[in-house]
Amino acid sequence: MGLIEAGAWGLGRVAAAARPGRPWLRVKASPWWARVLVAAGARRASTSDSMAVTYPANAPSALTSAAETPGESDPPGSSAAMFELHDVCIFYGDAQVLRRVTMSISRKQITALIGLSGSGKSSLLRSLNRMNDDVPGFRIEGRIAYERQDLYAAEVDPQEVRRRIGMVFQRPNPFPKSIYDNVAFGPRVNGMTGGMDDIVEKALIKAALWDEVKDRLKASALLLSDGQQQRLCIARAIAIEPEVLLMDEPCSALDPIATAKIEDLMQELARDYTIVIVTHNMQQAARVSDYTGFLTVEVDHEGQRYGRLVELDRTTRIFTKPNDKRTEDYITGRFG
Ligand SMILES: Nc1ncnc2c1ncn2[C@@H]1O[C@H](COP(=O)(O)OP(=O)(O)OP(=O)(O)O)[C@@H](O)[C@H]1O
Repeated sequence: MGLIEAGAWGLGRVAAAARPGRPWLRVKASPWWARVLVAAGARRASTSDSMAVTYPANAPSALTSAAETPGESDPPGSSAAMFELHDVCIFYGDAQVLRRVTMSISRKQITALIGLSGSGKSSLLRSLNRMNDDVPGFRIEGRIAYERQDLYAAEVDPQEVRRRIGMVFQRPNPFPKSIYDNVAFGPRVNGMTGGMDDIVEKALIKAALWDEVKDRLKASALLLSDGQQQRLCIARAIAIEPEVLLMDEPCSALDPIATAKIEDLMQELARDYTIVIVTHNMQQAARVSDYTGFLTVEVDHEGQRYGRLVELDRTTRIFTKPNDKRTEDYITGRFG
């Protein structure tokens, strides 16, 4: 059974059968999209000429809704776009590491960037809040518009850009200060007025950490677990009331339980913030994101390797019916 037959059979029925409470789904001939269901969190139970997968209770709802609307594609439209990138190229010295990326990033949605190692995902992410400005040799061509304003225009203040567009890194990096002072740091530096206690409490609540730390706010942040430290870094980022959160593999240093907490948190935060996440974990992209962009590495006639955006589309589409064969090969594990 291939995609077309599966579509005729009804991906909606597949999803309905796979819902928690009716956990068994049997699919003939291991179609690649069934492997995608597995990649997205279902468990493989057999692999002969048929594949049985079970869906865990936290099966991704996004996947279910995609299955209910097979073939639907709804790339981010400019009216909802927070960022619009046009022909963006990134260089370090003479080396061009990313070529001609054109894409939109939707407001209050989670956009995941996945793809081959060295395809420029982190460089692209960091260019969205000018984090690379001070990196020796960094140069950007093309246009990144943020709220329709050229992010790299001469009159734009990079500090203000980084206030409005926050960043959470791969490894939790709290300051060697108290939990309270970590969260209060940004608001103080930015001269935010109002009760600091309220600001700190609000940020910790939003980062789903308040209940765990409210009785020890003056304790060192370094005493927290890795997962708590990462949520503290998220609290620190949102304390200055940004509009966007950029996350560069925020769970790669965390165990599965801490990862699940951050993923839940991301979905909560997406109500208020636009989130862009770089992840190597396709299951994570499938679980948390609304849109997914896939980047690959190409080699030019001089042997120069550079990253390219292959496609960006609804996550459900990317994981069930991508437009480009390279995306399909990547998400089904055929290369990369
Ligand atoms: N500061 C830098 N100076 C020079 N080259 C860099 C710098 N940062 C990244 N690069 C190069 O740019 C290319 C893209 O790197 P980048 O980290 O953006 O890719 P990535 O897709 O995020 O990779 P990975 O998945 O392995 O983390 C790589 O060839 C990398 O070596």
